[in-house]
Amino acid sequence: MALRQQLFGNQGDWLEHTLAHAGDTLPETEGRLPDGSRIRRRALGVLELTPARAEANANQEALIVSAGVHGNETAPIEVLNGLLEELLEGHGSLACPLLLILGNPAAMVAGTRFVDVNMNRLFHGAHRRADYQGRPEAARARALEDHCRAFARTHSGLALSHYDLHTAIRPSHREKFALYPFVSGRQVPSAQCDFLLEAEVETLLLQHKEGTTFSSFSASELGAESFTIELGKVRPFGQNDLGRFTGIRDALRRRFRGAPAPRPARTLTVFEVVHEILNTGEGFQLHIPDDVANFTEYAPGTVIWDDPDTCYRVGERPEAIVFPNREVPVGQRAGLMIRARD
Ligand SMILES: O=C(O)CCC(=O)N[C@@H](CCC(=O)O)C(=O)O
Ligand SMILES: [Zn+2]
Repeated sequence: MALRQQLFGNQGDWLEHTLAHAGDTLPETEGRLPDGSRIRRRALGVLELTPARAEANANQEALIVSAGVHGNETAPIEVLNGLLEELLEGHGSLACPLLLILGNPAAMVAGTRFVDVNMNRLFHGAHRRADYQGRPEAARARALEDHCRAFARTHSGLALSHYDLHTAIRPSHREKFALYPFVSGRQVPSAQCDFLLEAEVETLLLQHKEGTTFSSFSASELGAESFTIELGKVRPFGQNDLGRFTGIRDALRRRFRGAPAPRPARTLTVFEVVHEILNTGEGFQLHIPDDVANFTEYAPGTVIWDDPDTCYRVGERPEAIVFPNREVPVGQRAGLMIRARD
């Protein structure tokens, strides 16, 4: 049976197949790429690729690349699907093991950030909370964690990186930026900074505490060098200007093929996350205009949010806001406050 037929049935590619079978439980299946690499469909929207020759892995690494954890963030989905198409067509040879993930098929079909609960707040144990039991996105988060754990175990001798690709709801003074999950005692490796620059991501936010995002899971539980990478603006499928996403496309293509990294021509601008704004419930007020762009700066002493019991003011140095969102449920993130690193 032809490889595409084996993997995608009557659908033309991975993305179409994932959309067509959202909600279905599918048997595992596998085949061989033109370069002899093995490709296994572990689950709907989860593909594991293993190079034909282990010695081709010059960088001695394994990569997890995810997109579509939020279903309306379609550009990274289209980029990842395009990179897979290149491998399926025999363009270039795979050098390193890959786990490719389309995170939330049901939300991708709906064209929404999520269907029931924000899946990117369900990782790193959150999906085990009592109030999330029986919720499809919690079950999907648990399943994705299991696939990532198995992949990390299989390739425990390789350096593991995880790039969780997103796009942002709002405009941003810095279009492309990455978030580096907090893990006590570690620093971001310079090679990872160079990769971000290669992908045209020139801004890095260092998280200040562990979280429940996909990248926080892979960093904390798998020891991966993980990043959430924000690559532009939310757009419906087919309405993305993919010319704005060639940086991440070309950088991932190079990593997939095991080619040497280019010398970076720029340096990263680094911010520290200093405060996570949570919706505290009754009386919570976020004093940020609805149309404010990410990285809008606020002067020392500015009140950012308050509720009947407390308030948050900008400290002694200017801070900027990222991901402001007053619509989140009580207890969830309504924004991040960041400060330029010294
Ligand atoms: O634009 C927004 O408000 C959110 C964009 C988005 O989905 N960002 C991620 C960031 C994850 C992280 O903090 O690493 C999210 O909110 O899940
Ligand atoms: Zn997102």
